Amino acid sequence: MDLLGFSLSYVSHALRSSGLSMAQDLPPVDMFVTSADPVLEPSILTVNTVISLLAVDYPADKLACYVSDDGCSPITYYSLVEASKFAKIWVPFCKKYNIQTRAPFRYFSSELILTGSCNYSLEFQQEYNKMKDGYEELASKIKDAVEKSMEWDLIGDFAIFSNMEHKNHPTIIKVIRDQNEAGLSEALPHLIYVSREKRPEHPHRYKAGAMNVLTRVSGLITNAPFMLNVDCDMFVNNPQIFLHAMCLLLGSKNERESGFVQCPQYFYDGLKDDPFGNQFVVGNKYMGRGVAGIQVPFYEGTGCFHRRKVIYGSCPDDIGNQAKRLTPVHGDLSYEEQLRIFGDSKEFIRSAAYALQGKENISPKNLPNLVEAAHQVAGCGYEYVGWQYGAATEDVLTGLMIHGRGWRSLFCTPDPRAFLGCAPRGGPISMAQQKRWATGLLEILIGRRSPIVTTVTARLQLRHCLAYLSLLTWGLRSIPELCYAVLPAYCTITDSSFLPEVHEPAIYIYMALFLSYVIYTLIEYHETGLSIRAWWNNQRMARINAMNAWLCGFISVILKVFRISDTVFEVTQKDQSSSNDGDEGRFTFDASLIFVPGTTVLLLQLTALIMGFRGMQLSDGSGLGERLCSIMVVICFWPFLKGLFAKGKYGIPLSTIFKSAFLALCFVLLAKRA
Ligand SMILES: O=c1ccn([C@@H]2O[C@H](COP(=O)(O)OP(=O)(O)O[C@H]3O[C@H](CO)[C@@H](O)[C@H](O)[C@H]3O)[C@@H](O)[C@H]2O)c(=O)[nH]1
Ligand SMILES: [Mn+2]
Repeated sequence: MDLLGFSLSYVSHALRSSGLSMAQDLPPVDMFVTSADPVLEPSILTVNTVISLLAVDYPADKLACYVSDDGCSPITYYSLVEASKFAKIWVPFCKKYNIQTRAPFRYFSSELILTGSCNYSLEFQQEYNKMKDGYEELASKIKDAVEKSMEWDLIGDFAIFSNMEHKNHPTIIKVIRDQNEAGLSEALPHLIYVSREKRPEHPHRYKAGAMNVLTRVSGLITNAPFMLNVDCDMFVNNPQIFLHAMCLLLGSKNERESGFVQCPQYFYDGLKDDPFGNQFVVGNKYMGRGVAGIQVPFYEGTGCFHRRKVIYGSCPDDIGNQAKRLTPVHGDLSYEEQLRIFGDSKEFIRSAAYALQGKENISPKNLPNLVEAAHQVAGCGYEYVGWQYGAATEDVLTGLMIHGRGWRSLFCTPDPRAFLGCAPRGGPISMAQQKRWATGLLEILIGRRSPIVTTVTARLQLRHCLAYLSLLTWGLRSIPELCYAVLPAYCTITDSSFLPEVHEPAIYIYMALFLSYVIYTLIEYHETGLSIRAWWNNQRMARINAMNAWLCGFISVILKVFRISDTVFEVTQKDQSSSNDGDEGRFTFDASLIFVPGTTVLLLQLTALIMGFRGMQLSDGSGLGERLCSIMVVICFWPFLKGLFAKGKYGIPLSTIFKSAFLALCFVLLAKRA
């Protein structure tokens, strides 16, 4: 079936039911892309994401794309300028031939194109070649820019970047493409580059800070009633996604049902059988849809369409007087209240008033003038409404606050998948990401905005609270996991036991529990079409993540509670996944403390196993269960076992091994004394 036709007819139905008459009445959408570091996040990826956004199937005059650059890098700006030139030929090409993959690097890397080329017209082939050359030129320009970054001549348009320290600089806003200036023939959205002000004395609040600046800046410039946000690596994989999202946003009977629409996070070029356990295919299918079933899919930080007024803190219209208790943002605000809530930019207050009514600004727009005013609201002192601070997972916290005000959300899972991004590869990157999540989720759990508090004081329902708790308690699992992993070793070392003996009937209870868990999870993988290997890798990584990354996250939250150190947002490295050294899925290590707990647990099991089999208390079968458990732990930590003997990035550094050996020794001595 023609998907576009289908979506459009569906949309027009949805539109009609919400009082609009034609597809031309589709509401404007502001699109936000955050980037932070041109090294960890190669500009070519950001550029592809931006191009794919500019090329979506949606009226271009309704779209504006804002790119935040926390790296304040002339390379990012330059790449975007070049990308917008390429987009001028790329976007019409995609629309003319209804190309499905609109991120050029994906389109040109797919093997399918132009094989069996007899099906394609000569005209297409010529244009295809032109696009391919155009993209190759763009890619090589960006590559050159990255390579010569040391010797940039920052003149002309780039002069503003000279002498900029990336943690101490004024705001830079640059309109790369202004729709009003270009002729009507060029149907391309606005493209605006924003590098917000940063000062050492002001906390910059990482991604949440960047999102808030984009929200305010776009509020002044385009003020679209809907906003989409994506991470810089998350390109549009389904060009009709905006239409799908609008069906949900405009088509629900009660606006309250669709405070935001979340598309699940999926990744491209995932490694075979998910060796790092971070592709979340099964999680999205079961947990994701389960939570969607109770109307509160979590906000995942990327691939999400928000109503602007929801982000500004408003409540659903139909909750009347209760709204005043839940949020300062309600219908009849006095001027003083407006100043307090939205800051002292008159333009911003005016635009916020429109946004709260769900409208766009109707006054004619003169971008250059607005950009002047936008500098004020991009300043680091201008902090009002928006994404929530105080947790490394600003996304979940922001979503929770929205649900707490009575909004519900929707899950959007079109085929093909809406957005695709990079899943981390390699031990250290993957662990750092997991640690940040565990940290952020625990910060929310113990904070004053925890779901329990929100349920008691606001409009979160008990079942929503439980859904949030199941996510937020991730990091806490590290403690029981660690205890259970150490227990069999402890028992062997001290010649005690925690399991019944093999001939006691009670052992069947344990076996039944274990087997039913294994069978149940296996069925989940089977039904999702994944292999047993993928199942095993995820099981194994769940143990490794819990005992290393989540434990470190737990500890960093404790340190925060005692004000010893604050938590930070470490940017995840994104790579283009073309490094084919044949060992792609192999676990890698670095000297980070994050690997110490796992190595210690492994050394303990090995010690226990050696002691156990030497002592041979096995004669009557006692201690068999414990020893099997130890072996299980060793198998889960197989990548670590290999790491003990491997060299380079595949080996556990000696310093880590020494630290772990010391800890393991202490444990053995203490256990023996007890
Ligand atoms: O100071 C910062 C730090 C990060 N980012 C951006 O935030 C996004 C997410 O960062 P990333 O390092 O890719 O984190 P991930 O672990 O991949 O992200 C997941 O988890 C985050 C919360 O921990 C969410 O914000 C993300 O949307 C979600 O994809 C990226 O676009 C970054 O450029 C900034 O703009 N400023
Ligand atoms: Mn990411």
